[in-house]
Amino acid sequence: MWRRVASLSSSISSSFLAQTASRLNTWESLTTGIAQQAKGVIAPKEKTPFITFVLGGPGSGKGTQCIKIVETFGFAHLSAGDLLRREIASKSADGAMILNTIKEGKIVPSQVTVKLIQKEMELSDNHKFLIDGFPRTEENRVSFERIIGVEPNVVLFFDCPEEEMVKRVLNRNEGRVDDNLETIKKRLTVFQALSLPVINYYSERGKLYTIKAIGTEDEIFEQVRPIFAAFEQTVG
Ligand SMILES: Nc1ncnc2c1ncn2[C@@H]1O[C@H](COP(=O)(O)OP(=O)(O)O)[C@@H](O)[C@H]1O
Ligand SMILES: Nc1ccn([C@@H]2O[C@H](COP(=O)(O)OP(=O)(O)O)[C@@H](O)[C@H]2O)c(=O)n1
Ligand SMILES: [Mg+2]
Repeated sequence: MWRRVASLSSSISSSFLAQTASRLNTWESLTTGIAQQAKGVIAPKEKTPFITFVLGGPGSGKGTQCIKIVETFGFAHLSAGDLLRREIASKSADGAMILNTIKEGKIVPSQVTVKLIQKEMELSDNHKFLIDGFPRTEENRVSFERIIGVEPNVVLFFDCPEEEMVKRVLNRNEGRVDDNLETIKKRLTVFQALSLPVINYYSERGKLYTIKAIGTEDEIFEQVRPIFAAFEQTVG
């Protein structure tokens, strides 16, 4: 009995000591870190990025709702479409290809789009990101995970009837080359064929929040608000 107790006590003491030592090390580094931060010696620890993908068909209200989320919860809004349009305007090497792709309502090669998103994330001093209109395809999704190396925390899907999306896009008046009936039809086909499977992917992983995107902008935002309110404590 003694031997068993002795062997138990020796195994308890060695594993207990090991655990205590590692906790002490953690505590020491933490308190040193806090003490040094107080003195302004070391930069505050990098915060883990909190990433929300914002999905939905053309005209479903993604951009409109992103503005409200930014105003209310302080996220950085990265619109994939805006980043691509900025690339066109800058007359970069990819600009002509991107313009033709957008005119056709097709999806730009993921490497191009992901690199633009990555650069914006690196330049941002925010750790909370709304990535609007991305991923639109399985290739988009896989490229983001491979290049940026993280998965989203939340995926929003603004679910809107097609006739409402067409009406909104045709009334958008932003002078966009892809806001015309011919292109919107192509974009809706792309959305059904390539983007809905990505939405289902996140639904199967329990990360999807589907918002009924019909009603006033404020009514729709009242469905969005509680989603982010629930994360406020932990995300900061
Ligand atoms: N709830 C709504 N009801 C009516 N029009 C809307 C609503 N939300 C957005 N819109 C308008 O519809 C158009 C498309 O909205 P937008 O946010 O650009 O959608 P997306 O980014 O999904 O294409 C814009 O002109 C916008 O002002
Ligand atoms: N991930 C993305 C997002 C947009 N795009 C292109 O950019 C166009 C406009 O995207 P957008 O998000 O601004 O369009 P809306 O849904 O806001 O109308 C798309 O129709 C695609 O041609 C892309 O190729 N890949
Ligand atoms: Mg948009």
